Amino acid sequence: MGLRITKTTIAALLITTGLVLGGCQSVQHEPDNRLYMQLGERSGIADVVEDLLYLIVADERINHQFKGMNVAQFHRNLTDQLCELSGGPCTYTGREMRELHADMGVTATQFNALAENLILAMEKNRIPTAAQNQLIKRLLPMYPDIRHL
Ligand code: HEM
Repeated sequence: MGLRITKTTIAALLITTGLVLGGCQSVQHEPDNRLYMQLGERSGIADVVEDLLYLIVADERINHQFKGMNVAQFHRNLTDQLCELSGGPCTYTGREMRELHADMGVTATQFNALAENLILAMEKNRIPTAAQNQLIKRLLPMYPDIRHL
């Protein structure tokens, strides 16, 4: 007895196909790395962090806080952190934010100065404004840890 092509058979086929394709979509679950791509991947982020470092050194509001820091380590760890935060394939291996910024007495003005310098560094590297805002948005939850509130 052959399979008769009825409306029911077609409907069953469509439903099965839909389930299989839908299943694939949910199984794959691509991580959202759009922000990471917009920042120019790890090398683009590394360029931004390098420019941020120059701006920090030139900024009288905050440079005294950074005296004696390990520049290479700071560059690597902040690059990894921003890479991970933007959805890239990096793992931040530095110390925890609250512990790291303890005893610095970071003020609101100083926090804003650093954010401002980060925006300037992104601007210099032609990062689209929407991506700049997205990155700042992902950093803001760290505010209480960095200010030790
Ligand atoms: C969104 C804001 C901030 C983020 C995401 C951030 C992130 C980081 C990271 C990832 C490190 C580790 C680098 C390393 O291992 O050397 C670090 C270290 C440091 N941060 Fe921040 N930071 C922020 C704000 C600030 C502010 C506002 C100040 C002071 C004005 C500051 C001062 C420092 C200093 C001095 C170090 C070096 C600490 C050490 O070497 O012991 N940070 N920060």
